[in-house]
Amino acid sequence: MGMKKSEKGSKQVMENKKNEKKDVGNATIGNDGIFASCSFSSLGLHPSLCDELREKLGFEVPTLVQAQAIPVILAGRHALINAATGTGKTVAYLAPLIHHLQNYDTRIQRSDGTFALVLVPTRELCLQVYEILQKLLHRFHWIVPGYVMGGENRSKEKARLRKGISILIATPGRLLDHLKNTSSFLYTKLRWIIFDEADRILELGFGKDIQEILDLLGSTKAANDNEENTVPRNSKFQRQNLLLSATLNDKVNHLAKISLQNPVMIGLEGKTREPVSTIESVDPSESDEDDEVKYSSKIPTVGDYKIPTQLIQRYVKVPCGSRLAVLLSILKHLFERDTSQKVVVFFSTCDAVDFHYSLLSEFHFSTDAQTKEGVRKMFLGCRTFRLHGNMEHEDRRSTFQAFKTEKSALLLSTDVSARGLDFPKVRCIIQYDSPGEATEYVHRVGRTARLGERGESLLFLQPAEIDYLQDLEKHGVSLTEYPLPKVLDNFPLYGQNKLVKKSVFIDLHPWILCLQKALESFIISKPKMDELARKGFCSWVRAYTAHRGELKRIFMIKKLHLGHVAKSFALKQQPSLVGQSFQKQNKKRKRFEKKSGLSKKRKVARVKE
Ligand SMILES: Nc1ncnc2c1ncn2[C@@H]1O[C@H](COP(=O)(O)OP(=O)(O)OP(=O)(O)O)[C@@H](O)[C@H]1O
Repeated sequence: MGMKKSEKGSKQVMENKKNEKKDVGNATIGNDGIFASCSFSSLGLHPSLCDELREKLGFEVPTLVQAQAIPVILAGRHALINAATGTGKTVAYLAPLIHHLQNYDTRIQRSDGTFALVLVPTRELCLQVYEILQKLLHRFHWIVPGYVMGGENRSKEKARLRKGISILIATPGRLLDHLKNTSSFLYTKLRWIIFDEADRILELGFGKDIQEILDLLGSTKAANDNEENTVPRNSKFQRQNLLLSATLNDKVNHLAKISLQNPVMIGLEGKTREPVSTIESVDPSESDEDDEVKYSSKIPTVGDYKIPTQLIQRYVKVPCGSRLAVLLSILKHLFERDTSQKVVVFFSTCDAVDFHYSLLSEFHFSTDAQTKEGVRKMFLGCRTFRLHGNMEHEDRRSTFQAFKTEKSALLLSTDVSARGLDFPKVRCIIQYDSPGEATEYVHRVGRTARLGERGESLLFLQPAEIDYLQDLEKHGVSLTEYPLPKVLDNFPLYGQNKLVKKSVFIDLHPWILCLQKALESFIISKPKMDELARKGFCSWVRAYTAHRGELKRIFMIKKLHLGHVAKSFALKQQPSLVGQSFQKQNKKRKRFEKKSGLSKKRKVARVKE
């Protein structure tokens, strides 16, 4: 069967890895620790499924996390799986489910209802998992994949659930909705519940929903102990729950405690502390000696994060007022250096994404002073996309698909793209607005350097925020400085050339001064852009005040010069109206939160799901 280009690509990466191997314990792994030396069939997977993995996805051998997780899941154990971004966690849980479902003595039917539930934090991840599942089920047409998620038509979803979906991918809010309101949704034979990006689901404020979902499904430890459990259970449909993420936190520990029984921990070597009573130790009689060495059943502590070793991580220190000009300069440099590449830039708010998207789609500029307006070139020549939670559902969907297939493009996004999304060939991640929690940093940079490919990341920090680097260091993440002056010096200087003395201050660099002036004139000349800039400014400041705990000490609103923030939206001045509306909105938000008992995070989550 013919193989798609991307599949050939992944085959190539795999070939490269296979050539550099070393022995670790009883497993042989590549130097980068990504691929295992065994085959999929040696892990116990059905030969047809192994063929499907090879033919439909181009996977010849398992990754290390797949080699560790698949036998454990096949054996029916609950598991908590922690592995770096882009190491193949999705197939690690999908393959064993399919293996079991196709192996039942009597073929499963649609009328049996749902056997497996995969919970994911965002719509895009929902679609991505569904697409992989569809490919893997090509030969097993009697196993029906499906999804339910925020933004989709409820009645159509109800109809699909009525017909029967064997493996269902869902975002938590919509799933809960169907559990409560779709009487034809049959889940009496439910056997697996999988939380992909478990920590994110909880961080987004879905903790209560998850608790309710587990209660309704009768899948908490308490429910299991309860004889009057409403969900029929028998040995054939024994529950098996799985939690997966590249980063773990205390909330995941709590979820693990309430939902996992006697779990196997994968990828948590050296990250454990003493077990608490609610998580049982692995029963030595059930696991062989090697298992006990490889896996631990103790609760993980939040330690060093796993970052792809080949990822080049840098930071750039930029004064607030020059941020925009520096961002544009770096993007120009990246796309001129390599015309065929993909870059993702992360922003803190939807309004900031909209402003920068419109700006980059329309801004023309020339370094030649003589050039007439009419012949000025687009500042950036690449295709630009945007993705955030306030976009129309269909736009979100088409952007996600389009950016996946583009060879050279720029994506401007909020954290809605930070988790789990697998955009092929992304070479660079720019965190223009700080990620806040270190976990978010890890997931954002994880959109590049996937599965051993090369990648670089760049974190923007203002001089007053530089302590954030220490925060990252605490988690074993260290960054080097980006050579910004060198990059800026390479731009031609607006008709002044070598006569201009180079400045040591970024904000006084002639290229930056010239670009900033052009940006400000552009915004002033376009009322629509001016409005977007004001909105962007306002919500950016609001987001800056939302940093919590320790981070409040680093990202201090009091240290911000709002006039400089306005400059970073190419506004010449901070209009007084902006300040007033900001305060009004802030008060309104606080009143609303107090009344409804909602946290900021939960509100954001509702938009993002
Ligand atoms: N065995 C394999 N051989 C070749 N490619 C693979 C294999 N397993 C996974 N991949 C590819 O690796 C990439 C990353 O996989 P996946 O998205 O499952 O990673 P992940 O660990 O879930 O990442 P994240 O933590 O960001 O969600 C995908 O492009 C996938 O197609």
